Amino acid sequence: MIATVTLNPCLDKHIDVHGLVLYETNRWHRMSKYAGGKGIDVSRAVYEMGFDTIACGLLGGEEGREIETLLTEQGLKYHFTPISQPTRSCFIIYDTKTHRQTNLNAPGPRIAPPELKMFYEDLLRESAASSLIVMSGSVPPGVPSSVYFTLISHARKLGKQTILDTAGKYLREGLKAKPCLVKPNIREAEELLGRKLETEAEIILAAKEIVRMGAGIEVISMGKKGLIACDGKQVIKASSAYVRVKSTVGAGDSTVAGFAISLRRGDSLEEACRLGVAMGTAAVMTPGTELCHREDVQYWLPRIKIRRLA
Ligand SMILES: Nc1ncnc2c1ncn2[C@@H]1O[C@H](COP(=O)(O)OP(=O)(O)O)[C@@H](O)[C@H]1O
Ligand SMILES: O=P(O)(O)OC[C@H]1O[C@](O)(COP(=O)(O)O)[C@@H](O)[C@@H]1O
Repeated sequence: MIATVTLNPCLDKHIDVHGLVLYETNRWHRMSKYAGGKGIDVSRAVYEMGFDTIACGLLGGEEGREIETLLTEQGLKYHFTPISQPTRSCFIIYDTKTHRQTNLNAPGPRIAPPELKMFYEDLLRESAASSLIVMSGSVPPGVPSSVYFTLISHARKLGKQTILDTAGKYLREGLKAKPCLVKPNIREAEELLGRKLETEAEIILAAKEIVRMGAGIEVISMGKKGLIACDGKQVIKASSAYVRVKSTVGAGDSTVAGFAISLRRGDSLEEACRLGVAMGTAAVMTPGTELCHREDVQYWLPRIKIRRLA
C-alpha cells in the first residue's frame, strides 16, 4: 500500500476563458472542479494504475466535504483529519484561445496545534499498512517548516520509504531527514540551490548536489523536456516525443506516482524513469486536473526515450 500526505489539499477550479484580457472583465464559459492538492493527485494516479493507496491529510469546511465526495465517487481510500477552517480553492484559468494557463494558488487555512497533533496520530494509524509514504505540496499556515523533516524521520524509524515533493524551506528542511526520493521541477531546484540551471551539464551537477544534501534519488523534472534522475551512481535522462497538451496541472504529481509505484516494486532507476515520464506525459493529454489514463500510460511506456548520462 502507498500512503500519501497532503497537508494543504485544494478544490481545483478550472475555468475556461476564450481570450483572457488582464485588467478587463472576462466572461468564462466553463468551470470544472477536481479534488486537488499534490498528495491527493499522487493517490489518484497510483489508484488509476491499479495499485492500493490511501490519501491522508487535513480537510475542513464545505470545500473539504466536496473533495471527499469527489474522492468517494472515484472509489479512492482516504482519511482526512478534520480542521475548523475551510480547505482552500485553487483557480486554474485556461485560455482556450492561446492555450496558456494561469494558476492562482491560495495559502490555505490556518491549522491549530491540536489539529496537527491529531493528524500525526491519524497518519500513524492510517499508514500502518503502507511501506511507502509520499509527502507532497505546500504547507498551510500554522504548521512548522520542520513538518516534513518530522514526518520523514518518524517514517524512517518505522522502516518505511518516503518521497518528498515540495519547495523552498520545506524541501530544504525535509532533505535533512534523508527521504528516498525528491522531485523538484527546474524552478524549485534553482530556488533550492540559489542558481540558474540552464544547461544539461548544470542540471546533472545540481542533481548530484541534491543527492549529497540527503536525497536517495534526485529527480529534476523539466516539463516537456522530461526529467533527469540521479541516485548517486547513475544519471539518467528520460523524455517523450511531442504530445498535444490539454493541461499540465498534475503532470508532476503523476510523475511522482510513477516513481512511487516503481520504488514499491523495487524497479531499477531506468524502469522508474520510464514509468514516471510515461505517467507525466499521459497526464498532460487530459484536461484540468484529470491526471493520466492507464491506457495512455501503456501506450507511452515502450516509447519513452532513455539516455544514460553517467
Ligand atoms: N508540455 C509537456 N509535454 C510533454 N510532457 C510534459 C509536459 N509538461 C510536463 N510533462 C511531463 O510531466 C513531467 C512533470 O512536469 P513538470 O512541469 O516538470 O513538473 P511540475 O508539474 O511538478 O512542475 C515532465 O517530466 C514530463 O514528463
Ligand atoms: O500545494 P501547492 O504547491 O499550492 O499545489 C497545489 C496544486 O498543485 C496540484 O496538485 C498540481 O500539481 P502539479 O501540477 O505540480 O503536479 C494541483 O492539484 C493543485 O492546485
